[in-house]
Amino acid sequence: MSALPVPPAAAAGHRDPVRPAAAAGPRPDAARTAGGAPSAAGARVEFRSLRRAFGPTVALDGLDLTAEPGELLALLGPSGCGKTTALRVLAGFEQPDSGEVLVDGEDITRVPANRRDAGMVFQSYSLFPHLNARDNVAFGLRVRKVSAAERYATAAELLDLVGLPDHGGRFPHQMSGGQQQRVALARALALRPRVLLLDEPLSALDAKVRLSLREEIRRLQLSLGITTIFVTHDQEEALSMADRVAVLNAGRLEQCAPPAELYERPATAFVAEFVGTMNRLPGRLTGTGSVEVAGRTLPVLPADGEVPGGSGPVEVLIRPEGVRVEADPEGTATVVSASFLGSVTRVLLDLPDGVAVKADLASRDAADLLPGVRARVTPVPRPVLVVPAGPTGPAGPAGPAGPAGSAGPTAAAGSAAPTVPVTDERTGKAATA
Ligand SMILES: Nc1ncnc2c1ncn2[C@@H]1O[C@H](COP(=O)(O)OP(=O)(O)OP(=O)(O)O)[C@@H](O)[C@H]1O
Repeated sequence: MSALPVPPAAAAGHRDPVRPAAAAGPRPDAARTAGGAPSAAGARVEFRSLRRAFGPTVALDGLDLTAEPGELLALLGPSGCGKTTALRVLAGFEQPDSGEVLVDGEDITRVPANRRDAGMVFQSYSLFPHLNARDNVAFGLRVRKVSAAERYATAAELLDLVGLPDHGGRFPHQMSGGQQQRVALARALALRPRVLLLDEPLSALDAKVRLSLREEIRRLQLSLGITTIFVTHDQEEALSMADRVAVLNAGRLEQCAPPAELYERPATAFVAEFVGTMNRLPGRLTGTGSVEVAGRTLPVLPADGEVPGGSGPVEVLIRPEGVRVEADPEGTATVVSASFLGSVTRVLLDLPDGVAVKADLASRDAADLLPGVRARVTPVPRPVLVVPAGPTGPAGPAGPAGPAGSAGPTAAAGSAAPTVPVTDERTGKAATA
């Protein structure tokens, strides 16, 4: 199996490692470099029928998924659904039991991690503690024997790009978590990887820093046009950043779609309930394609490719914004609480038979809905998903997470220069050929 080509910039004196962030759109050199090698930007990544089990635990159960060139693809799903394992298989830290990983059509399943040409940023900052920011960023270039002048020029450019032009001389312990993650990002980009892999890179940061880094990562990713795979369990993060979101469940793909489509047209009940908030209201099928719920008959959307027929009881999935509420002394619902959220107020109501429902209303329409008030609840006339009556929602944690923790990267004994050592963040060990 051939190794991936060395990034052309490193091989060819490393000119123009990155364009300024302001220069959005594809790189001018995106297709070919002077040497004819494929460029860093815009690789297509394919997972084909990937399976990986750890003893009895099946982490990946036939995963099929493609990241299109230049897109930011988020892997989203409950704890234990296989997100990190998929990323680790792509990085080369984990071998699948079967299936393949392709980058631009080339099967890299057996290519060692340190020859995969992927830049990685992990949850923990993983910087070399004994190197300052500049040397951390320049580390891979030094291994590839890029001249000191070139690598420091690159490091300066990248530190500028991630908003830390004056931090080159600082050591990791002299920087905040957010600053360290920016340096980690600059380091991941220094070798012009074909793919950028981000494993929960923001989850250790406080909310405000997380929000600003979210935007910065996205801006940077768009400006470089680099295919990026982003693992997160935070759906807001996934929906706000990604071109497409792949929802995984028990090692399989449930749906991969742009954020709005995932929210508006979930393909499965699992996706419908995992992404966003969902009510379950009791209903009854009235023949193929329609359901009666809260006094209304609504069309039923296909789930898992099928529209349920028959006339049995079901549960109807309706989003909070799909519920209308009006104060009505004759109504069967009772307001439990109303939370003002700005333009929207979330109202919780009790329906007969212990059914609870959440409704998001324009705040101006919710003024009368005080706790204890009787109300009438009706669904907005829109197609809905139904599930069999009973608990069939998204699975909870599928088991304990794998061994956590990470030491800072350690230099690996690369088999042959100029491969750059990569460190398996989960084990803290250097990945070797
Ligand atoms: N090295 C390992 N040894 C044993 N089991 C493992 C190992 N790595 C992962 N697993 C198991 O495989 C399953 C998938 O793990 P993975 O880390 O991919 O999930 P995840 O979706 O990333 O979860 P989280 O969001 O909690 O990080 C889990 O049940 C996990 O415990």
